[in-house]
Amino acid sequence: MERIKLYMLLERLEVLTVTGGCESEMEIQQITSDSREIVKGGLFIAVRGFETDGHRFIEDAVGKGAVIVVCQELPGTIHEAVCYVVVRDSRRSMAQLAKRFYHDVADTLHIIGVTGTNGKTTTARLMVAMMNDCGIRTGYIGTGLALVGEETVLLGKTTPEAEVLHRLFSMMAERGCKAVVMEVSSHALVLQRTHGIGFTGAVFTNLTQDHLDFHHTMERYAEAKQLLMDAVDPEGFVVVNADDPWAAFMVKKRGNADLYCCTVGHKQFACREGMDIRARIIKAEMQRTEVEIEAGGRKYECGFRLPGLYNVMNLLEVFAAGIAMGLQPEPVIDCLATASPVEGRMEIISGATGEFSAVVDYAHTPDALVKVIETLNELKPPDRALIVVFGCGGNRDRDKRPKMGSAAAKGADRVIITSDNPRDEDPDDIMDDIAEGVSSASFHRFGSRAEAIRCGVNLMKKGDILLVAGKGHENYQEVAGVRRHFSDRETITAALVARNA
Ligand SMILES: CC(=O)N[C@H]1[C@@H](OP(=O)(O)OP(=O)(O)OC[C@H]2O[C@@H](n3ccc(=O)[nH]c3=O)[C@H](O)[C@@H]2O)O[C@H](CO)[C@@H](O)[C@@H]1O[C@H](C)C(=O)N[C@@H](C)C(=O)N[C@H](CCC(=O)O)C(=O)O
Ligand SMILES: Nc1ncnc2c1ncn2[C@@H]1O[C@H](COP(=O)(O)OP(=O)(O)OP(=O)(O)O)[C@@H](O)[C@H]1O
Ligand SMILES: N[C@H](CCC[C@H](N)C(=O)O)C(=O)O
Ligand SMILES: [Mg+2]
Repeated sequence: MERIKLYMLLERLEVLTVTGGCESEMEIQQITSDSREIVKGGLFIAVRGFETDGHRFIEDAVGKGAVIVVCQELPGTIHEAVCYVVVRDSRRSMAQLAKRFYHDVADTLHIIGVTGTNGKTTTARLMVAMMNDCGIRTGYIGTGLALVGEETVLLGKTTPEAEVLHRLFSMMAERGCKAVVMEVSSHALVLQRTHGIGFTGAVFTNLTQDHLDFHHTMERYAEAKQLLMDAVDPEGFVVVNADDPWAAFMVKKRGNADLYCCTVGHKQFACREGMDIRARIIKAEMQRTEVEIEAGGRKYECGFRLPGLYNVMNLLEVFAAGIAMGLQPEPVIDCLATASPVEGRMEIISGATGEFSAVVDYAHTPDALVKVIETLNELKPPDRALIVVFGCGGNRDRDKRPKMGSAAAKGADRVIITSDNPRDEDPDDIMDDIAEGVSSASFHRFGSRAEAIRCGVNLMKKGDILLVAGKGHENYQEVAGVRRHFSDRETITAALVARNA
């Protein structure tokens, strides 16, 4: 990639002051906000964070070869050979710099953002599969990973920092992608990781309680999600879950010119004629759902490989985005029929004899747990039991814990509380919070997730279903800041083998 020169980077930045050795023709080798990653000839952006202040690492970055420092306040020590650029907002500047550094490649791609509390990964991955299958070469950025052509890049954050985002866009464009589907988290929107991206489309899945540790109120959480709708190009499109009470709020500033409204139930919000997309289930099975979709005055039958009404909504949103992207309904339906389910979302783990079934799912919010439990209760024989094993993450929204406890107590025949990723919290405190919501119902409790899963497996009678929720695809457990290998799927399989033996 051709290296960008300093003056090109500064052109679009809202600069307050420039100090020191700033040669405008200087080529920049790299930009980063992490001093640990800086290389010689790089640009370091000092960000005031929640944990620490990037300004503390300016000297460290310069020592490692940073030639430009972008900051909100000049450091005490100024090196003559280094160029110091003071800006009002480092996070915003980082997004502007990252986009420019990668030659504004973001402007050449159709970027579709998916936001909402639950269902982003499911919807986005389904959409990527559909678009690739229908002939639009499309990349993906979201929970755990990015798909760049044939390559998989592992990610820490669902929506990475701007520098990583634009680097991924650049790699995708190089590999012939015309479009990108990306999950846009509320954290990313507030922290301006996606600032400056002109989205071709946005999808709003739903809004229910999560992340109130960060946003504090549902209104502020909603305002964060709404920022994605504002970032859609005027000629772009928006798809909303019209059954969600927050749908109208999401599109309040946009009007309904290119707005697609999906509904599987009681619509809270209406669109222009022809843009309403409705579905109902014809046949529901654990690994396949047949639906009838009504769109633009026509009816289509469509099957796909996921269970539950909530997944029908995810499917409809993908269908709507396909239409908005100019695809025909029939090929979209054909592509959706074969798309693979996402790992760790309603993933069935069967024992050797097939008599006992366990399901791994990533439900880590009250609404997700309610929906998954509802779906499993609808699909299992009425005389069989549903056993639920789950915990809640540490250093995250505490208020959701009793609500998840209550969801499990209401819907499951047996409840087993355990640890998720306690992070820096005491696992017992987290389990106490969950237990408050379980109230009088009896439950088991194990600090060890492996033990909890073994208990669940051993409690199962023939035909029962065990749901292990909260960690889905995750292959680690984070305790006291340390990540160790842990997989719900592997633990269940081992427990089923032990039981069958
Ligand atoms: C709120 C949030 O997103 N915080 C993340 C963020 O923190 P921060 O920006 O405040 O940074 P900080 O750790 O205080 O450090 C400040 C600055 O100093 C820099 N630094 C730090 C140390 C050093 O030696 N040198 C150095 O330059 C850092 O790179 C940073 O630029 O950047 C840190 C470093 O990458 C992350 O560890 C931290 O993740 C937190 C702990 C986190 O877990 N965030 C989650 C909640 C998150 O963002 N999740 C959403 C998904 C939610 C969903 O799925 O709905 C996501 O998009 O992934
Ligand atoms: N449309 C939906 N409505 C409610 N719950 C859903 C929906 N889709 C999925 N879920 C539940 O949420 C869980 C997580 O799904 P998914 O990974 O698609 O969501 P996400 O929004 O990407 O989550 P994250 O915030 O962690 O990125 C699923 O395992 C399921 O339990
Ligand atoms: N994106 C979510 C994932 C939660 C997954 C759960 N296993 C946990 O660790 O809390 C978050 O970062 O809050
Ligand atoms: Mg996700």
